[in-house]
Amino acid sequence: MSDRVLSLENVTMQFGGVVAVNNLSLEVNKGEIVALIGPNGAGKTTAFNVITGVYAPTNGMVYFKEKPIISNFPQGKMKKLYSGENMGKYSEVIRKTPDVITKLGVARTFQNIRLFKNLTVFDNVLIAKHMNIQSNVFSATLRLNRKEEANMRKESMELLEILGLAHLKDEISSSLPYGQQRKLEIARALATKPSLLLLDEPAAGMNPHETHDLTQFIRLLKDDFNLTVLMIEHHMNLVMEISDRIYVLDFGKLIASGTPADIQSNQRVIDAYLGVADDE
Ligand SMILES: Nc1ncnc2c1ncn2[C@@H]1O[C@H](COP(=O)(O)OP(=O)(O)OP(=O)(O)O)[C@@H](O)[C@H]1O
Repeated sequence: MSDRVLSLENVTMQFGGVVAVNNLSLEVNKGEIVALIGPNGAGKTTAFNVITGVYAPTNGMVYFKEKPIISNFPQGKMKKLYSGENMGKYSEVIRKTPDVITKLGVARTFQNIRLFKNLTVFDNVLIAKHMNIQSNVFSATLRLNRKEEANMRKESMELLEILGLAHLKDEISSSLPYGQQRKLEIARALATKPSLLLLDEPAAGMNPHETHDLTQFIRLLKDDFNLTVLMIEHHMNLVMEISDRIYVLDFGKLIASGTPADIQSNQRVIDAYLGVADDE
């Protein structure tokens, strides 16, 4: 069996006349840490939204562990409006919803931290566990038995211990320092037991010290939880240090891909992005 965890094939996402992602193909293999970088507005978050089923792409396919989870082609008004490539190449519609995609093993964090601000650290993780089983008929009808509930509480606590957040379990999440809130968001993503973790700017707003900690943290997580990671990030020190491979987007289009060394010496990437990257 191949080690391919995620592939995007000719994915285009057009909002009206704006082509946010333009014919993007990429792959992520088991155990890799892959970064998706590029200037503001290059289409990175839109690509995450397509992978996680938030947006149906206008054209193209997405595979998770070699099985198609998303497929679409220009239809209705978009038939006329479509200005991307590969018109006519796809004819199938497959739309797994975000909850189904999470259940298959894809979890994500967001650019703007999304926590239940008024709940404790522990409850934030526990709820993520509950949410993951919501589409199960038994739990949906509140027949989650005590043993299952106890097990979820135990797993939530274990997760907090591994992530070094156990001592904060009773704190209200909004009272945590920023870096800890980011960790908690990752804990919530891990609560759904993913095999692929998508991180959208995990170091946003962090100082250099916190960013350095995060680098170690992501590595540790990857090993401890047997994860594959696809990460959007603007902090180039983190990206270059941690990534096995990097994809670079500019105006929705892939302009380069390769190892950190390849990317750092790629003139097109330097011109479009690295030369102006804000590496706080
Ligand atoms: N829902 C939407 N409707 C219309 N246009 C959108 C929508 N979402 C994104 N866009 C547009 O698509 C383009 C890509 O945006 P996107 O947020 O994916 O970029 P990004 O690379 O993640 O940027 P950043 O680094 O600033 O987060 C932008 O021009 C944006 O305005």
